[in-house]
Amino acid sequence: MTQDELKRQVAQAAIEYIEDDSIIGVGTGSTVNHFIEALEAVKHKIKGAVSSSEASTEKLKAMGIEVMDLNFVGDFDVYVDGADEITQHKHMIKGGGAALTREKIVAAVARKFICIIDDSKQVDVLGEFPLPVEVIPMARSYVAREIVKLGGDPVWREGVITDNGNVILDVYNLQIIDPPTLEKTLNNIVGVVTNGIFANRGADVVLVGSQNGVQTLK
Ligand SMILES: O=C(CO)[C@H](O)[C@H](O)COP(=O)(O)O
Repeated sequence: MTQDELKRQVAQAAIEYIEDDSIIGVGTGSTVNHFIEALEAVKHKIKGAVSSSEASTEKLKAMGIEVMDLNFVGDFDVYVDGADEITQHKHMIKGGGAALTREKIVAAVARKFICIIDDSKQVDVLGEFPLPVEVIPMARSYVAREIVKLGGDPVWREGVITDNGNVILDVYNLQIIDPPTLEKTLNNIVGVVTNGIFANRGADVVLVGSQNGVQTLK
């Protein structure tokens, strides 16, 4: 199977977690795009979705799925999203698609975060994938200098503006030994909106697509 077929396979497996009359949190990215397509089979049974990006919102609406305002939804059960890297502790790097802030908000509200990945995303230690940090535009240079002091090499993702009107710094060469602490440290830099370490709220269930089928890590 190709990597894309593995993504499709794991996205299909996540459909099992959707309950009748529920509201579903929907992430962003190529794996989630397969999940959105797979929703076709159950869309008549759900109340609607909350979305983590304009891109996913557009796809959901095109399928006739109502996209709800998180402010009026309250708690909901399940959030399904991909990841760029994930450890055995279910700590992740996310934000390859620049949607990290909305993803972190929707994940915070959901009772269960189901992470859908192909097995290439599993790592022992986070950090080979450059860590995305969403930054208020006027603070870009200041935040970059602060990140250098922490040992990272930030690179501005030029041309990319997030759905929130901000910019992204991709940070190379960070030693992510203690993900929950580094997540907080980076978020404490003035001008940072959020960073792509998802450790203080990691995944609850990880579905891993591989050549041997879908494995479930709880
Ligand atoms: O965090 C994300 C977007 O901001 C995605 O979940 C992450 O980049 C994985 O994407 P893909 O499923 O395309 O590999």
